[in-house]
Amino acid sequence: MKAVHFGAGNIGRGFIGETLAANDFAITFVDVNDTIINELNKRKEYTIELAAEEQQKITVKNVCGINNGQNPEEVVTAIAHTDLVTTAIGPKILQFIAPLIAQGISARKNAGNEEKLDCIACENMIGGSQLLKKEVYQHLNEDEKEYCQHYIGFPNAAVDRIVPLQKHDDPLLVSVEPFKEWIVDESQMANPSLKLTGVDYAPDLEPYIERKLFSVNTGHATVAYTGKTLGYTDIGEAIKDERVLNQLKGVLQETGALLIAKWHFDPAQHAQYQKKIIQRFENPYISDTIARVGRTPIRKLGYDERFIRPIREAKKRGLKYDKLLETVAKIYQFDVPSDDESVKLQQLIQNKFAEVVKQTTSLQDQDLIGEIATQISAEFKK
Ligand SMILES: NC(=O)C1=CN([C@@H]2O[C@H](COP(=O)(O)OP(=O)(O)OC[C@H]3O[C@@H](n4cnc5c(N)ncnc54)[C@H](O)[C@@H]3O)[C@@H](O)[C@H]2O)C=CC1
Ligand SMILES: O=P(O)(O)OC[C@H]1O[C@](O)(CO)[C@@H](O)[C@@H]1O
Repeated sequence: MKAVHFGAGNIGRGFIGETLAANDFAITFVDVNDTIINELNKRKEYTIELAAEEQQKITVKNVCGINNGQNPEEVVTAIAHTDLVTTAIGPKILQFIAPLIAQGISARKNAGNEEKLDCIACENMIGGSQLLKKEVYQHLNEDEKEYCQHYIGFPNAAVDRIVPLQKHDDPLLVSVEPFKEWIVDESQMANPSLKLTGVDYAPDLEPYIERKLFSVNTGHATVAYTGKTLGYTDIGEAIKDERVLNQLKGVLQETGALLIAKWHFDPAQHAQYQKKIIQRFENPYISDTIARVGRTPIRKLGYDERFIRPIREAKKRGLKYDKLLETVAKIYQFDVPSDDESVKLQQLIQNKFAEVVKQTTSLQDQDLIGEIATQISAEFKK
């Protein structure tokens, strides 16, 4: 079996690669990072290290790489003959790889390849693969779209494993937390007969992606933004501060109430799920930065993202969202010069708060915009 995976970064090598290799796939990583691609081609394998007391090592074999900036035609050929396409590249990058995936699909069609193929976007977002589909379809003609309807699937997925920035002499080595969870929406698959060990398949992904995004990602971001306003740079240090931990627990209380009301998760099981998440954030074997976890703050303020969506949904249901609001206000203070979105946000926030909130969140609800703006004022007075 063959897989083409876009994004040989932290989660790409540290989770997707591990799972595909464990299922006997030969993996072609596609990336613009020349160092990583050259090393993959030279060594044909790399090591994953578990961030835990025993530091277990896993070797991922049978891998190679293509630099899509230099050899796009090789990517097209690889897609023409692959059994699976996956991505872990960042939500905003999907639009840039879509033309290549479209050309690969076109090549499959021209070669008369009628093997069904799924393209799975493993990004931290709701509807990632369906967004990829929309982007890919913009580069297909009507015949190719028709071909896609029959043979190509874009099943949404939720991917959960904390893989921080890596600092090793070996550019391929990746240190990951032991926990991992990958769930794919089975109803959207073109080839449901291709099931991977280590991946769960759900008839409807929405409860699971919301549970993951509003717990792990909302929670982690809360630690980052709260920690940042208190002067921390490291997640592990920040979470030791009671003020950060209490803010995290408060936020998880609110998203938990929403998830239980909306999806009927068992309250006791959800409490255990949250407890485990807090322990994962506290993992002493992981060194993770606030800059990474809080990265691209404007994206994280998005309408369907980890804060605004649960706030909207909680408001609609008459549930509490005060702690979420407090954290959102802290996002507007996230000042990290190496992060372009943070720099832009710091420029924007010089304007009227309500205008900036509207622009960054795409909210139309004037009451909610007002509530966030008021909270930002309070936060800036602290
Ligand atoms: N790191 C983590 O713990 C997790 C990350 N994710 C998601 O996975 C995605 C990737 O995140 P990370 O692996 O952390 O980021 P990363 O920055 O380590 O990896 C992204 C990779 O994409 C490559 N890339 C960027 N633009 C490209 C282009 N135009 N063509 C080809 N390659 C390109 C980069 O060179 C890099 O190697 C994000 O959507 C993130 O939300 C999901 C779950 C966990
Ligand atoms: O990748 P994003 O969306 O910027 O968010 C970073 C998130 O990714 C993770 O590393 C894994 O979901 C979280 O720890 C963190 O919240």
